[in-house]
Amino acid sequence: MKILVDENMPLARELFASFGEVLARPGRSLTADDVHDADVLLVRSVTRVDEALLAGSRVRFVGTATIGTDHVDLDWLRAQGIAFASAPGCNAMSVVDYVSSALLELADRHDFALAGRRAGIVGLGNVGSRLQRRLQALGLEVLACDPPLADAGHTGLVDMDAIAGCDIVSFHTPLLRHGAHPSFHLADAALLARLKPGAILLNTSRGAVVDNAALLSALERRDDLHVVLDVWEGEPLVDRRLAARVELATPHIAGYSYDGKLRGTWMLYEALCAFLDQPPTMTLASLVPDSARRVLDLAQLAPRRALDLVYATYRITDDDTAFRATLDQTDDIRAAAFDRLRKQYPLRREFATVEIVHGGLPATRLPVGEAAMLRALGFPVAG
Ligand SMILES: NC(=O)C1=CN([C@@H]2O[C@H](COP(=O)(O)OP(=O)(O)OC[C@H]3O[C@@H](n4cnc5c(N)ncnc54)[C@H](O)[C@@H]3O)[C@@H](O)[C@H]2O)C=CC1
Ligand SMILES: O=C(O)C(=O)[C@H](O)COP(=O)(O)O
Repeated sequence: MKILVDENMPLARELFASFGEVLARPGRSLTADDVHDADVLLVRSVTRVDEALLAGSRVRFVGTATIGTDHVDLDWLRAQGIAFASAPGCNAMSVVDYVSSALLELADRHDFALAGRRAGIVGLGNVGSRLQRRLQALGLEVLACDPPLADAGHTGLVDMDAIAGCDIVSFHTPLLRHGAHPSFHLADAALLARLKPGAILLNTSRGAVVDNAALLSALERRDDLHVVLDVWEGEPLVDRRLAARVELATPHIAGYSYDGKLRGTWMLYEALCAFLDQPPTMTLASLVPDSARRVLDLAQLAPRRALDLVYATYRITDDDTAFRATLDQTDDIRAAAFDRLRKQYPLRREFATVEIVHGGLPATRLPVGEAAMLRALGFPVAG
């Protein structure tokens, strides 16, 4: 059996070699020629999977090691009887860590407290619901808008009018161009105009959920919005005028924790095992190498603020700085740099997987304030 995998899928060889020959290729430039004699195709979000790629190929199973599936023509796969698996929730906590880091950075920069602010989450699925719990633990009031969930009878949700009046608005919907509740350009000129002065807008979903041209024109007219963008219309080529006006700009890496990427590959391994009717012979925990271990020693760090804890684990400004350094290059070089930053992404562990010690010893009796701060941020502290 021939298994073609995106080269950015960690531990794919280790996981899939028992099924057959594993070939790794750059996902963005995969062609029908690369794919035609593969039996299994495992991609990430940068490969458009459709009739043009797969017609006439041997592929019987397609997996994407991502949460989003907007790059896959699911109807066509279904019509062809090609099995499909994605990785729902695989990197949700990574996105929550990213948003936490962004908000704490902005609160520090502009000297305001997050506690007591009102956050509006658009899309209360795997990411949104976990983010809701994180923000509530940090003392924010959280409203959520999710019309498909409301249609299904979920109560306590609000509409986009209420979201527009929040201090923080964060998008966590799939990119849907059709259907009862499309999300394409959900943040359009009208919604952007209603954001209050000082509002923080974050998009970590898909670029086209926010109308990028309307956002640029809003930012050219007003300087009282703080914008954090991880996803962009036209990736990998980003509108640099927009990037210049955005406060934190990153190259689609919100979900790039090591844990999230590995979990994505693992979920496809489980799905392929089920498809081939074979029991899994490995465990996820056994795959994490010792070199990926991250320890946070509170005696050395002496954290005074939540930001100290977060930055000891994930510093969003590093991603912002590295991305901005590429923006004055020519279009070709910038687009290549976007993918290079993602391919060579430094190892980042999710807060929940960091080992907390005190003076090198297991941190048992932590000061109450420190323990509460860690817990609110999702670090593994009992209690
Ligand atoms: N920047 C990054 O690295 C990452 C981006 N993502 C993106 O985030 C999206 C959300 O991820 P999950 O929470 O795991 O997906 P999910 O499918 O678990 O949840 C999405 C939620 O959005 C809701 N929704 C759908 N249409 C909506 C609309 N028009 N308005 C409001 N809510 C709507 C759905 O009902 C659902 O509850 C993914 O589809 C993906 O595109 C996900 C992971 C990493
Ligand atoms: O899971 C998703 O959905 C994402 O957005 C991924 O983090 C995107 O990563 P790549 O698939 O583009 O490597």
